[in-house]
Amino acid sequence: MSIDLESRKPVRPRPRIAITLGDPNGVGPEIVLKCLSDSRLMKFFDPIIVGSAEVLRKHAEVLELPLPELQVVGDVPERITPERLVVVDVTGGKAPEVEFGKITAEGGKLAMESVRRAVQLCLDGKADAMVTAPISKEAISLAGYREPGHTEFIARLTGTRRYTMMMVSDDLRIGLVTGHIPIWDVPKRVTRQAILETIEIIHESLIQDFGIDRPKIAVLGLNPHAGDGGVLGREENETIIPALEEARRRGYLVFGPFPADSFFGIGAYRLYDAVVAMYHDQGLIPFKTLAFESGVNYTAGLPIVRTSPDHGTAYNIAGQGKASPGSMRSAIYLAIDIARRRKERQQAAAATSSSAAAS
Ligand SMILES: NC(=O)C1=CN([C@@H]2O[C@H](COP(=O)(O)OP(=O)(O)OC[C@H]3O[C@@H](n4cnc5c(N)ncnc54)[C@H](O)[C@@H]3O)[C@@H](O)[C@H]2O)C=CC1
Ligand SMILES: NCC(=O)COP(=O)(O)O
Repeated sequence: MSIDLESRKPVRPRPRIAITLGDPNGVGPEIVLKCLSDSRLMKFFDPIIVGSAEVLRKHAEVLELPLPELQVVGDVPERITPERLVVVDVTGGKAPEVEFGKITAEGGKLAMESVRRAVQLCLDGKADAMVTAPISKEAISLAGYREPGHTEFIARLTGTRRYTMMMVSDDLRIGLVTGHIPIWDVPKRVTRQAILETIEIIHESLIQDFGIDRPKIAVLGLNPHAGDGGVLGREENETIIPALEEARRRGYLVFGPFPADSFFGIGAYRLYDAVVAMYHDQGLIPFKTLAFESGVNYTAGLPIVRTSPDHGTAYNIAGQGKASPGSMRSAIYLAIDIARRRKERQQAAAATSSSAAAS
């Protein structure tokens, strides 16, 4: 292994991806096991499973899925070999019983402590990115966590104030001005500042993480028909249009606000590098309709790389072997791509600054 002279961090031939198993009673461990047995995918990275070896074994046994030989560790080893699957066990030997389809505080705690550990591995440079299998918002709330989901939890753990949930598929990237909040709370959180910040985060991410030079961003309205000139709501005229004018003054290529229904109806999303939606379901309903089995949930704005499948714990099919690994597979591919792109950008910037210093 060589050393990157600028960052002093080891340059690994294959990225190390920390993968959390999610809620032990949902489909998380199943979709992870299915991905691990996909030889095309496994060529591109070294997995570090974070969670519980016992839970992984139980899912493999019940679902009759292949389980590689496990190397259960407290910390990530220097060398990872394809012969043994590294599992960073966070249970201290006390894994909860797997109860398929059941919402439990123990399941929520294991899921969140796995996320905490994976974040630390990324911050310490022991993993290059993390991919999170689904958690249950009810289970984590039962376990006493105050954040509604991964996005907010990881933002807190990494000290990130500016971030957004961005859903990513081949045809559509869509980021949210507001996230996991009740619908009645949306209008007062759709402020000029929040819209501008979301545009900035998405713009930065499109350049840094997706390699798009001059990204074009479409912004949706909040009200039906984007307010119809103020007849169907005032937020467009009072908040969204002024925010877009300010964004244009700052040099962003932003368009809109578009009425959300026809924007998707005529496929206009294909003309832009990303779309900004005002609230969760405005963005996620079209997204999941277009790409449920291949879509990825990406957290833009973090100092680390985190992706996740676009679906949840699917308790209704847990333990039955029916879960599609498609979205999890896309989440792993995207994490690999973004981690590599960020590293290449860092190396290019370091090379430029050292040649400038030398001249
Ligand atoms: N990344 C994450 O951690 C996410 C977590 N959630 C959480 O998951 C829990 C359950 O959420 P729901 O709204 O019920 O959505 P869900 O995505 O778990 O399930 C919705 C429907 O899709 C099906 N489905 C989901 N994933 C599938 C797969 N891989 N293969 C085949 N069918 C699949 C389920 O069987 C169900 O019929 C909630 O607590 C929610 O907040 C939801 C989305 C993402
Ligand atoms: N709708 C996306 C979702 O619920 C997943 O949220 P997060 O756990 O990734 O924050």
